[in-house]
Amino acid sequence: MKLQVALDRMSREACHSVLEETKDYVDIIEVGTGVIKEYGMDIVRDLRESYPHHEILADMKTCDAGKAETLQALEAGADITTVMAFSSEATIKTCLEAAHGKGRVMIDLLGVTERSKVERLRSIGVDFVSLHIGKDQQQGGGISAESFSVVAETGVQVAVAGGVSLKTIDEVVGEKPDVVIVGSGITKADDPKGAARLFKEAMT
Ligand SMILES: O=C(CO)[C@H](O)[C@H](O)COP(=O)(O)O
Repeated sequence: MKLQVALDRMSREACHSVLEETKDYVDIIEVGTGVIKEYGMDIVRDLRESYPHHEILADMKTCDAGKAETLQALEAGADITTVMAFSSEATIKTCLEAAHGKGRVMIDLLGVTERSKVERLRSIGVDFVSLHIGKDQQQGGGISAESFSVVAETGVQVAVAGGVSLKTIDEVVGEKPDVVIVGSGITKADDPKGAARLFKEAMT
């Protein structure tokens, strides 16, 4: 089980500062969508150079122009790029083809509530998804054990994102996801290093 730190709504300097503190506990560095919108692929190249031994995920949230955006992320140094589940199947297939031999595509299940959708994604070649409760939906609570029913027995690798905290990490880990994504639980903590260590310990 891997720990992915999500760098969202942060300056370049803050991204580096958090990573310097947490790099020993983090497996995957997520360059958040807002950070990409602020700095473009330059921040992906920058973090690739600074952290050559970590996996890097560019949270592109692609929903169209799949080939161009997938290649943009992977050629900048990302190992994984994200595509929205609500995209057309043409877009998703194009992203998978573009990534073949170069990196991986994670399908973001934001808004998906039916397991049949995940089964359909699996049938067109998707093997990696993220169960995601968005920032604006988290007033109703973040990821919990119940969220996992959407991916049960679908055979896909699963990442989970959305308000994972030190209060909920044991419940989340109990569902055995492949990747736990933590944003504000680390980046907004008083002690990001200590928080990352506690998340990692809960996962191992
Ligand atoms: O993809 C994201 C937002 O679109 C975030 O990376 C994800 O939700 C994790 O952040 P947090 O733990 O703060 O909810």
